[in-house]
Amino acid sequence: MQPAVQVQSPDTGTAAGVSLQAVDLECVRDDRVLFRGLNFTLEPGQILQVQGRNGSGKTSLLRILCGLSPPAQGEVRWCGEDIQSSRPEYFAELAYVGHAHGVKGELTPVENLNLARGLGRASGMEPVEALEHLGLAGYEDVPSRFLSAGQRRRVALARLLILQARVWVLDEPFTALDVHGVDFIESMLLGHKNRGGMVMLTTHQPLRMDESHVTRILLGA
Ligand SMILES: Nc1ncnc2c1ncn2[C@@H]1O[C@H](COP(=O)(O)OP(=O)(O)OP(=O)(O)O)[C@@H](O)[C@H]1O
Repeated sequence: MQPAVQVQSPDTGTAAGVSLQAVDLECVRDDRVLFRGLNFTLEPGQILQVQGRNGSGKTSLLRILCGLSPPAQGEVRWCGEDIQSSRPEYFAELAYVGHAHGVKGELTPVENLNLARGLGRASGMEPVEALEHLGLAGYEDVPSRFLSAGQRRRVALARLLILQARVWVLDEPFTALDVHGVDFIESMLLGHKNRGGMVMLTTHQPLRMDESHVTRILLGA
């Protein structure tokens, strides 16, 4: 795995007014209120970690923030506008790596990344180069179902390098990664933050980066 990489900076113009806002969010599952009255703002240059016990609603919150499921109450705002009415602008800025990570087993890593690139805004980095950064040189053309769990996770995370997205939403990104993988992804997160990117993540693993880089939200307290 290579040292930290430079990816193209997010370019939504100036950072002024750029924010992802959760406004009075409520999430209900099977008649259980997971959270209610949740408010926070994610701004450029911020890493926000959602914490909470199993079942507290972390994944549910990330899915709401990505517009994949609706909140019971409240809204998500991108640059001050409800994402329901600013979907194209918001989705162009969003890279989501979910729990199930969305790597198609029948496609090779390069094909998976080309597919992702076709759906988002390309950063200029080629899939082969991104895979090399993620320690997958030599695996570019292997059907992804033959890769190990950690290698498939790396393919999913390589999407962050080939897309020019300001907002990274990552659900348990370190699952199945070895210690070098964790260090590399943490360095990617810090690099993104330092270039004015925005990161929202869940992880049950303690982050190794300095506390001062991370803002935390606790669900189910
Ligand atoms: N689509 C759904 N329909 C019904 N219940 C759901 C649905 N999605 C999630 N749940 C329930 O909501 C609760 C919260 O799930 P969620 O995956 O958001 O938790 P989490 O905090 O991410 O948990 P973990 O730490 O285990 O990953 C769980 O009890 C789950 O069973």
